[in-house]
Amino acid sequence: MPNPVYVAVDTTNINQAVALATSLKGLVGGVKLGLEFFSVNGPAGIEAVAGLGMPVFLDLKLHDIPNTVAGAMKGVARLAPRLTTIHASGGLAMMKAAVDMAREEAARVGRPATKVLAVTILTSIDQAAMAAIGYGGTVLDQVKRLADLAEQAGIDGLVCSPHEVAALRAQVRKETVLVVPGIRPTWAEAGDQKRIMTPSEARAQGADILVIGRPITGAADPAAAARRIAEELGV
Ligand SMILES: O=C(O)c1cc(=O)[nH]c(=O)n1[C@@H]1O[C@H](COP(=O)(O)O)[C@@H](O)[C@H]1O
Repeated sequence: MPNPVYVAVDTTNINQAVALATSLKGLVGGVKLGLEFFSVNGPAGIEAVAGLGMPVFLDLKLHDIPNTVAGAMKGVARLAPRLTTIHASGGLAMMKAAVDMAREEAARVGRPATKVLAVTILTSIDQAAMAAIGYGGTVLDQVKRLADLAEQAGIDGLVCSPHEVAALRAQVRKETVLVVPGIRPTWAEAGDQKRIMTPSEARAQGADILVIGRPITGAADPAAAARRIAEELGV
């Protein structure tokens, strides 16, 4: 089994990101770069990390009107990250616009098409936080509803917490990639994450990819932490 862990490198410092990714090569399956990194280092920063030869997940969680999201996705498609994200709550038309642009632009520039993932309900949101933003029902019901909409839009995968992954595995197409953050080994702190599980538990629930940040990046020895997780997963 290939290593399912993408390490979330959440920093604005490109030298730190490159050094960290280099030290984790072979110990994780890929590197996730997000808004924090992109807002400072932009496309050149993404190319620099991609140049290390590890799969890159560009997590921008796009959420705007369809035309604006399609415009942003055009730039993302040219960078050809392995995976990228949009928010499912942007709606069906927005998700369709994003997916169509990702495929069209990749074909136009002759690069591999990025897999577009729809984020359902963030792992930092619990039932009370969801009620406060005006969503009725349970987190699980809302995640399932957004997953259904995302599949109608033709997305390649979904991001959900480990607590919904088994239900989504039973609901969605078998090709749909299920990406799960909110992962905490027993020896790591939860921090701001609410809906969490250990790496092995999340895999057992049906997660294809595990996104893990601070348990690795915040460890005194990130390579040792990544190795420990790989050993726990048996990869
Ligand atoms: O799309 C994501 O990757 C994501 C979705 C979500 O619901 N929750 C979530 O934590 N993430 C990302 O996953 C990473 C988790 O990092 P840690 O909490 O440090 O393990 C961060 O980069 C988040 O931006």
